Amino acid sequence: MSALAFEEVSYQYPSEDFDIIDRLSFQVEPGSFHCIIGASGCGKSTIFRMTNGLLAPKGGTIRVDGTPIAGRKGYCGYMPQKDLLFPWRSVGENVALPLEIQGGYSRKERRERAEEALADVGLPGCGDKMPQELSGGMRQRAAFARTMLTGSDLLLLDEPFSALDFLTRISMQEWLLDQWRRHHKTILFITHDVEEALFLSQSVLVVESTPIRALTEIPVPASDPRDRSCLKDPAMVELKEQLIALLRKQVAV
Ligand SMILES: Nc1ncnc2c1ncn2[C@@H]1O[C@H](COP(=O)(O)OP(=O)(O)OP(=O)(O)O)[C@@H](O)[C@H]1O
Repeated sequence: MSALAFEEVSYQYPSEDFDIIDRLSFQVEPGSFHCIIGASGCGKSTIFRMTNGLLAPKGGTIRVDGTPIAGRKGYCGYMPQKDLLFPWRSVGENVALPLEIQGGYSRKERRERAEEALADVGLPGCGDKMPQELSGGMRQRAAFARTMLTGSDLLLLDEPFSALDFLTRISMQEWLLDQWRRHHKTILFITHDVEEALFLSQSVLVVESTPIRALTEIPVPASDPRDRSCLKDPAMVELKEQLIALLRKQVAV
């Protein structure tokens, strides 16, 4: 059974006169890691907003673990580009937010679960700090810990590292692959960075045109576990150029 399935899904923004997503179908296998790439404004985040239930499709069905998402809650974790940690709450209170929303956890339990999640992402003992006291990479780890506490097996990560400096970004990529291997989650990750997509993905899902009628799945010829040296393999270098050419073509249209 697929972790996520779009079946003939369409979406039209009320202010627009066309469907930005037009009868789109695709499937994602449980435990897989895919990056979605495509030109700016092509509709990648719209796919996430429908998957997480923020936008209701005009037509078609979205299934998570085989069941339509309509009316469901807590079936996916979503991490936007900006970490959106509330500045007036401690890091621990931010991380524990999904438990607060779900209900049924005492303050002590929430605190303990948040501390465990923070330790798991390499931020032990940071629960009492305020978000402003953390670096950009630490904030993204805290935001990831909060996403993990949703308890969902499907994680939607929308350009989570785009605001980070290059070195922090590549260490966060390695860190994320490690998290994925340890937790066996299904991850969809939007990025504009073709190298990031190749390093992280088992296959890259390319948006070739808008309206989005299909995602072109391109397998990545690198084994797991992998390190950054895989990016120097001739097959990867060639694929990188192919992907850049595909994206350029879209911008030129
Ligand atoms: N609320 C809205 N109302 C009308 N149009 C919208 C709305 N939100 C987004 N759009 C438009 O829909 C298109 C797709 O937006 P979306 O955010 O999904 O693109 P994207 O591929 O994620 O872009 P980027 O890579 O720049 O983040 C864009 O042209 C955008 O201007």
